[in-house]
Amino acid sequence: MSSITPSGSTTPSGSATPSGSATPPDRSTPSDHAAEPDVRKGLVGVVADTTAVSKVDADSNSLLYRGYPVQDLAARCSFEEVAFLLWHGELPAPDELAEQTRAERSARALPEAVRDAVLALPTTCHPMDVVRTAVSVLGAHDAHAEDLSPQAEQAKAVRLWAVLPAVVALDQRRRRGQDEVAPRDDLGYAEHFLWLTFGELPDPVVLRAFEVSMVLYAEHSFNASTFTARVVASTLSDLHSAVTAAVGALKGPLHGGANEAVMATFDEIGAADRAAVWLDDALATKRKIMGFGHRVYKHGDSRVPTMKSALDELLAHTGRDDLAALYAALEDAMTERKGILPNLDYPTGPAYHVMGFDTPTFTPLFVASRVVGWTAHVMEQHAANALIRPLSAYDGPARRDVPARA
Ligand SMILES: CC(=O)SCCNC(=O)CCNC(=O)[C@H](O)C(C)(C)COP(=O)(O)OP(=O)(O)OC[C@H]1O[C@@H](n2cnc3c(N)ncnc32)[C@H](O)[C@@H]1OP(=O)(O)O
Ligand SMILES: O=C([O-])CC(=O)C(=O)O
Repeated sequence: MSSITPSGSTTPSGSATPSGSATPPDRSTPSDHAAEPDVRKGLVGVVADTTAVSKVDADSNSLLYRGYPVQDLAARCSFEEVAFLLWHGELPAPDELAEQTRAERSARALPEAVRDAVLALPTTCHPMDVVRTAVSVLGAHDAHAEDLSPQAEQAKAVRLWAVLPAVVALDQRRRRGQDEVAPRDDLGYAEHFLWLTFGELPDPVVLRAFEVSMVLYAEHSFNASTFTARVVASTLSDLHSAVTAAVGALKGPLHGGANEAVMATFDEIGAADRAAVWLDDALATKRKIMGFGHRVYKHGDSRVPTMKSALDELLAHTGRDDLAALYAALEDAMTERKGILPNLDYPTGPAYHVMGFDTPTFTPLFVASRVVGWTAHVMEQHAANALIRPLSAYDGPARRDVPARA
């Protein structure tokens, strides 16, 4: 792992420059260096490896999937086309898309073992626990789980992506006391997801906003959950193990769990005219305001304008002026008080609420999209692997003798 100082120069143990050119790794141990080790808590500013999957550029406030601006992909491509792009590096030709569609639609049904595992879990557990467990059970039942060849990993990625809507929908429906909806093979991924969850075909405005959210959530370089997946993959562990771990990382409210936390915040505030007072109290008690801030973007999240216009359309369509006003009031107050801008979880939270999802189901929706990015990174890691194992600076007691025992 290399590290870059705030000024951009490499440290003695570094091996990469900001432009990405690499020098041979320094295999020396900290004791070989006279200087104090350069500890980067939270790996802030550390360039851990290269990736060709996506580029997050905070300076230009842009996000490219395999070179294509994400807002253009959201405007012109289906989620399935974007998934193909992330996995294979190019947008699909018609026959390639048809083959992926065939594979995805034939893997939509929930295996009996997974249904049993989901239904055995208490409805008091978090839906992300259900998804994490389901991915693990799917791995245990996958005949090719241990096959790390590119062909096997690609096929497993499609199967996993295909079945996740059935897991998420079953879980929300069982909590509501509703029967499971049978899968269909005549609907696109996003429309089918809504069909399985609600048992009816979606309004086109809802479908459009949902598909846009799926495209925007699909990939974001070395975020915490993707990095988790790559760490697991780097031990030459299997794809399902990497994704199971990534689901655990995404669950936390500093990462994917923020989308449901945003809705909890809106519920707590109640109405637009209370937003500023609520925020002052929250900041006075050092609370983190969910859906704001980002480790990489400091001038706004590149994906927010696209999701915000989908949300605006949705709120206008459903007559939710109250939610639109609350959204704007909290954003204005936060920008004025702290200068911290919304991240993607800020518009997706209310969008998923208006679509009819239960708040704890929001982060599992993120999983069904990000599984594409995670698995693209697992395959990239396996194609050019190096065990991910950083160093730590010890700050415990100095060497001492174990006391003599009687
Ligand atoms: C899809 C995604 O995962 S996007 C991220 C979703 N997460 C959230 O929305 C959770 C809320 N946000 C946060 O907790 C943070 O902004 C993070 C974790 C996303 C990024 O954290 P960091 O990179 O460590 O934040 P950063 O170093 O820029 O913080 C600078 C200052 O702003 C404060 N700050 C940053 N975000 C927030 C926030 N949402 N609410 C209040 N204060 C904040 C920090 O506490 C810090 O204050 P300090 O200097 O007084 O200690
Ligand atoms: O990149 C990050 O740290 C978090 C994020 O926005 C994402 O994973 O989509």
